[in-house]
Amino acid sequence: MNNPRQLAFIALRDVHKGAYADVALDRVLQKFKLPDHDRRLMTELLYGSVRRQRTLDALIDQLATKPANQQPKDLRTILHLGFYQLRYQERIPVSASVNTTVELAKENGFTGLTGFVNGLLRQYLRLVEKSPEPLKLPENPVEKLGILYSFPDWIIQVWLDQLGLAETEKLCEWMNQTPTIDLRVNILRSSVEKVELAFKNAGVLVRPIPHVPQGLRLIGNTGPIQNLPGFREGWWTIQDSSAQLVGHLLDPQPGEVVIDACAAPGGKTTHLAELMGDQGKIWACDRTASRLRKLKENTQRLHLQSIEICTGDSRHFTQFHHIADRVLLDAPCSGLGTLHRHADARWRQTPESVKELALLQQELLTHTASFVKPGGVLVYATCTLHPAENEQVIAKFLAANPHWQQLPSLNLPKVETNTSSLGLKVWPHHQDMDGFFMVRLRKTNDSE
Ligand SMILES: C[S@@+](CC[C@H](N)C(=O)[O-])C[C@H]1O[C@@H](n2cnc3c(N)ncnc32)[C@H](O)[C@@H]1O
Repeated sequence: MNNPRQLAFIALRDVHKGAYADVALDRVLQKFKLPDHDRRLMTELLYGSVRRQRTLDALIDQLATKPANQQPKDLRTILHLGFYQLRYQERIPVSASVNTTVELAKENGFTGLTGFVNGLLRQYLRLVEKSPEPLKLPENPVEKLGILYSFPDWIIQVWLDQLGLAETEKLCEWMNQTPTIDLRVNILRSSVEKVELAFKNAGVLVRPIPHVPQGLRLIGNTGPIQNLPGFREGWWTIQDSSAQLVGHLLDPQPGEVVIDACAAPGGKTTHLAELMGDQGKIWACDRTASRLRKLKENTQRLHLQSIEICTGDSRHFTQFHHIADRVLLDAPCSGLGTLHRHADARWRQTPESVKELALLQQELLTHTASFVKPGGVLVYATCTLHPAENEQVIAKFLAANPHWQQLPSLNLPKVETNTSSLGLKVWPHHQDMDGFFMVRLRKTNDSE
């Protein structure tokens, strides 16, 4: 089978049954070999329909006599694909969107409902002719933004509390974009100039990233990453700009002992090793063995020697007491800063999962702080934009540990810290990078 819309339907059906969007996509792509443009179309339809699920359901609620959650499951999935193309894919001709959706209904057991599908999509098109926004939106700003940009209300509320209405709207728009891909050049094997030239010679466009010294951003479509020049030689690795800032904030020095307490798959561990000239010792700890295998692969590809793996729960290690010059705690988090990279993440996290994560983060921070030598430094980082996992974790830690203090954030770019002076928050719609929170703490010399 090679119909990208039918394959998107199969994968989307799996996601609606609970599969992760990237796993569902991989499963289908492994089984059916598609030409490049069909693969891209299928990926766009799948990720887009998952991301825009709430808006697409709102259209069904408004236009059909039965609301979305009372429609047959597969029919609802087919309608999502149809409305997604009509509303968000300007490059696809309207007639193709309507006809292929009707075909999907026919092929998947809804022959008797093709008139209904056709009618619903055309009703939408008639409304668009009358008004650029045919969706009826509630007055309440939380629900309004939630339906318009397809986020759960609780996420909108978390952002509104920090940013206000206009900024939240910009952030929502940003989070619905297709993500960009950044590289970090391995300065031990290559240089930014050399990588730029190799890419240029291969016809691949990249551009430097302000404030991120080893960063390059890929422009346009590049095909499989592993085929790009210098990948096998370990000249560079994929890492978003804001994740690169974390390594610079820790600022590790050659010869030091560093512990990366939540290290896998090693994006930051390998950066630290590169910044240290691969001189010294980095303990890469993580409790997930499968992710540590990826870390090992990355270490080998980048030819780094100073990294040692330690499998287990970083809340329980006793062997590291007061041995580290620097500790990085890149904590597990709700990922609200990287929702654009994971189409289904906004539907998976809940206020309850945030509470559980905040507890885990607090425990990790309290224990890993004991790894740091007196006078040493700890950087706490997350890729979320939820204060309960960021500022509040740090505030509680500092209140309970008077021999720790916050340090200024070196020469990192000017990022938004408009809610609190605790830490640096990268707001994606300002910096055009993943959302991140990071803070540098120092243990005083007179601590035990
Ligand atoms: C944000 S990811 C780390 C990403 C990594 N630093 C990088 O840059 O590639 C968080 C990691 O924490 C690990 N983790 C979660 N709970 C842990 C615990 N209690 N002890 C150690 N690792 C843990 C997860 O397995 C996951 O790999």
